[in-house]
Amino acid sequence: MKKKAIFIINLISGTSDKAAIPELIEQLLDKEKFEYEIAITQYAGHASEIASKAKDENVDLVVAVGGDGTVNEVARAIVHSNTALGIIPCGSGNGLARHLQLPINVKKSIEILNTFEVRDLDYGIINGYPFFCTCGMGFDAFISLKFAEAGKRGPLTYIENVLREGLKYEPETYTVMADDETSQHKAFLISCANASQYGNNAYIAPQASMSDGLMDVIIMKPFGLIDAPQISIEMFNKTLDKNNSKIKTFRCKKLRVHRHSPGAIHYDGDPVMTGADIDVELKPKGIKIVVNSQADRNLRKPNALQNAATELFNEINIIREEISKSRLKLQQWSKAVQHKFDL
Ligand SMILES: Nc1ncnc2c1ncn2[C@@H]1O[C@H](COP(=O)(O)OP(=O)(O)OP(=O)(O)O)[C@@H](O)[C@H]1O
Repeated sequence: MKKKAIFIINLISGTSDKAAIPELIEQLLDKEKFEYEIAITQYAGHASEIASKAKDENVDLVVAVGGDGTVNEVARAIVHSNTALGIIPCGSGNGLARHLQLPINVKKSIEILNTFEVRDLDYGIINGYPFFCTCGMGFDAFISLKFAEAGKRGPLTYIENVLREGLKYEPETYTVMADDETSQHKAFLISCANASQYGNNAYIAPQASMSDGLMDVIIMKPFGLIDAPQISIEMFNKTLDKNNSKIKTFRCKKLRVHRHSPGAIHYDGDPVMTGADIDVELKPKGIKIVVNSQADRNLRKPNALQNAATELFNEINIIREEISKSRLKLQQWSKAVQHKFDL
């Protein structure tokens, strides 16, 4: 029996023209395997409604044709069901597609769908909102949106500018309860990653896996102007987790965060206001996704040059810290001398 598929196209996602997509589906989808329909979203939330109906009708495959927002809408409607998610990435950042090493190309994406290689993968929930890529608080919502947009603007300098904006951002104090441990952090952002990146290959959690039953938690401490270039380079070098001076990372299944007052959080880059208490939980193997069977996990690892760059940065940081310690000692010594001689 043929499998039923529905393609949900979000015409306003990303910047590419989507007029040719229905024709490409007709030409390239394996019609021996699938019978299909196409739906065009008319408003925000529509993709979720279409996907939810498809799930109730036991449709085998619902394909999100759009960016991470569209993927989120479709995916949250079909979690814990037999309906699988397919992705034709057409957004700005395409974080989930890039993490899964799906091709950012319509024709090649349809070829992947034809393989119908389905895996049960993890997703997460933050205060009731499902997320598939990342969620977070603090400066994270702003940053994840900006990183998703970065492709059009040349990532490195753009990201550096975004991080510089973060310097105006007032860090908050968070009480973090992970599994059985409680700790306090003054942080610029806290990000919980199911997948490794924000989009556009900006890796907030390079080693995050969607099949380990755990989320990667990244706590970014307040940083100075001088650190912005390093952090932005490390995001693209997949070495942010090796920056031990500004970043704390750990893995857990459940996380509770308390902050002083209500504020914004984001799920897959969509910001929303919520209370002072934030609960994040990982749901292991809760969503079926058509994956790229040729994907190579090693491509998510930094290469020798990228590792060397991080080591160099860390060494420079150590030297910088030593210099500022010596400067402080010198100032203290000079004050003591002035005091002693009553200058
Ligand atoms: N017809 C529509 N009119 C207005 N908004 C829509 C419509 N269809 C879908 N949307 C909304 O558009 C938003 C943006 O889409 P999406 O996130 O897929 O693209 P993007 O922002 O370009 O990509 P990315 O998230 O990868 O950066 C989605 O959150 C979705 O809810």
